[in-house]
Amino acid sequence: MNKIVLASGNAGKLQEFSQLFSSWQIDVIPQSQFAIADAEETGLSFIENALIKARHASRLSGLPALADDSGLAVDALQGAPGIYSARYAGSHATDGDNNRKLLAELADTPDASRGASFHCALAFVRRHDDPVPLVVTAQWRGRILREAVGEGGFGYDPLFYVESEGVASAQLAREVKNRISHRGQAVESFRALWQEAMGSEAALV
Ligand SMILES: O=c1nc[nH]c2c1ncn2[C@H]1C[C@H](O)[C@@H](COP(=O)(O)OP(=O)(O)OP(=O)(O)O)O1
Ligand SMILES: [Mg+2]
Repeated sequence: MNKIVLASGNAGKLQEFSQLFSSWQIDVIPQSQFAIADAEETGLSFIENALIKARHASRLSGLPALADDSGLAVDALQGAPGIYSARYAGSHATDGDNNRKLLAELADTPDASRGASFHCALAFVRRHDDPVPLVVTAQWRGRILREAVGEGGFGYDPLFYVESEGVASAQLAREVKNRISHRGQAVESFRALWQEAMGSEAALV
């Protein structure tokens, strides 16, 4: 079976990926199993950061690697926190710290102006210097609530209202979130690229 490293230290993401890849014929191994520490996310876009993380994990493991860089872009904050979502309330911020900061920043923003999008970029490299990585992006539209609700998910899920389901993302069943989320959609796009690439592997490596 194909073995790939999942270049993430986020337990919430890892749990979602384990479900999203459960039907794939690949063995997806979290980078912690190779004692790989987080890469420094110095890029200016989700795509750049996903590539940095994937190349870092591939270099240190000697295996192909997949990385996810994601975050929340809020309309009323001109796209903030965006690529800085994990560091919004500081470099050691918890999800709770970040959520509290977001609520404070939006305290005076009316409901009609609280639109936001989750973004996800996935980058896959066959080796650390792969010149033709597989890259996909996806977005998920929602609205920022006035208080946290729900126990599921991670990150900003308790503040992200999903119109189509009528609940916060943190209240969605795992399989529902995975079907409609930025990450779930990105994995679906990745599946198509992967199948195409694996069919002509010789031309790509
Ligand atoms: O489905 C999601 N539901 C809620 N929040 C989410 C989601 N997806 C991303 N997020 C938030 C969490 C974190 O504040 C930031 C990701 O930051 P990001 O650098 O990609 O991940 P991370 O530092 O937590 O782990 P790692 O870089 O090791 O993958 O966006
Ligand atoms: Mg990160």
